[in-house]
Amino acid sequence: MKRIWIKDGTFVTMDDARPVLKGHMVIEGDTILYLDEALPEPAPEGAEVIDGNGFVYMPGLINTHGHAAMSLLRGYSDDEALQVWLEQKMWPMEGKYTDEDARWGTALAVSEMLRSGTTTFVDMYDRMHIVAEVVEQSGMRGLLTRGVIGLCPPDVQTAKLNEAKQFARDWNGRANGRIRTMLSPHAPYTCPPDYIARIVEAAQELNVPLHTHMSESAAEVQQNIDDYGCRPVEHLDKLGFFSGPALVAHAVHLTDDEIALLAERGVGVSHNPASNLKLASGIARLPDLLKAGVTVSLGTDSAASNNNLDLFDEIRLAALIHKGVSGDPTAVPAWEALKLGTVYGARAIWQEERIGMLKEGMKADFIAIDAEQPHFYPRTEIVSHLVYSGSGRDVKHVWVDGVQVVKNGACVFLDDAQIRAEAQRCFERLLSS
Ligand SMILES: CSC[C@H]1O[C@@H](n2cnc3c(O)ncnc32)[C@H](O)[C@@H]1O
Ligand SMILES: [Zn+2]
Repeated sequence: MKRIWIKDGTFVTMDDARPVLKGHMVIEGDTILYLDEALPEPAPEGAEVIDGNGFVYMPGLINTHGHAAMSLLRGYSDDEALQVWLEQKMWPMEGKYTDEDARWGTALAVSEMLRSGTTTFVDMYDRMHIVAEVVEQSGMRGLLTRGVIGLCPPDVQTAKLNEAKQFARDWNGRANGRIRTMLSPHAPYTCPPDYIARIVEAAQELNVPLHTHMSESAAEVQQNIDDYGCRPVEHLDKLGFFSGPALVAHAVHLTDDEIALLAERGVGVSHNPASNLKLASGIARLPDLLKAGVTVSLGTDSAASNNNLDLFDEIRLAALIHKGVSGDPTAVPAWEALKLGTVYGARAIWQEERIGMLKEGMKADFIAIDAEQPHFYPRTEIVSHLVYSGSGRDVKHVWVDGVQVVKNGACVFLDDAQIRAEAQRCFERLLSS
């Protein structure tokens, strides 16, 4: 089995027991075998030895909400409100997507995410077998789900659900377990209640989690009240959505009672600060969610509403905006913000036993940050530097499952230059068709 020995590095483990240590990490196969200040004794035989001097190693980041293929639409429609952006700009363009648009849009996103330090991502889209193929090839880890919009005749609803179930069955556990699957009604405002109930039942049958957009805008909450007589949290709860593992994206507009219910039901919330700001949806009640014991993680949403997929940006925003909103500088401290992008991300997607931390026995998903740059000096607090001063551009190398997937800033298993050229070609065709 292949061994890697990172010698003399600084490790931000994300483990409260020993958050930062200077020392050595040994990887065997896909697992962290050893992590300590002392030299490994005996020295790991036949290991690839990597000089860790000048690098900060930390767990790969976990992006818990996005739509990778929409990277083709980055910059296509800015400065619009959510419903206008979605209905008048995104959906007409997405209606013209072909398989190759899905492939190159996804590849563009995966390349960007890996190169900026994200090793696991949640993706909700259609043509998901293509997304899964790109994930498999890239070496990345993904929790993938065919999102369904139910504003269509019953036979089309059924066909979409069958496709989603087939995908969830076919790909769960593939790529050495790097790929897992879920089921996803797109949102309560795009799926009638009986359709959501069928999706919930299907998730129970297949034993997979559920994911959806929820309470992203005030208008959506009001529409839910007008249509169904209650707010989205109660609506989804009545439909059984929270009776098994569930992850909701956004959750910007919540009452105290809704926060308490999400905590009680163990629902994960993917906080997407950049997308929520850009679409003027609002600012989620992150400190209140955390205080209530809700598992909160971070998502970028798509590059069409962000406009990048650098999770370091979300980490910094999460640390900053809630200080501004609350007037409390301790609202989201740096360490908590970094946890949102790592350990809490792993917890939100039910994988905290294997990813999100550098710890012996856990999967070797980790990133190397080039800390020999002006913005990492002086060496005061490395966690502070990562959150308030770092970015995805500082990521030099990335490993997933013990395999190096980014080397010197370039993807190992994807052709970054080809991806950029194909993405440009696809976008131009979409624009002119
Ligand atoms: C049916 S697959 C995914 C679907 O989601 C749409 N989408 C992208 N970003 C958002 C968002 O912030 N809120 C709601 N829906 C969103 C995307 O256009 C796809 O059609
Ligand atoms: Zn989304």
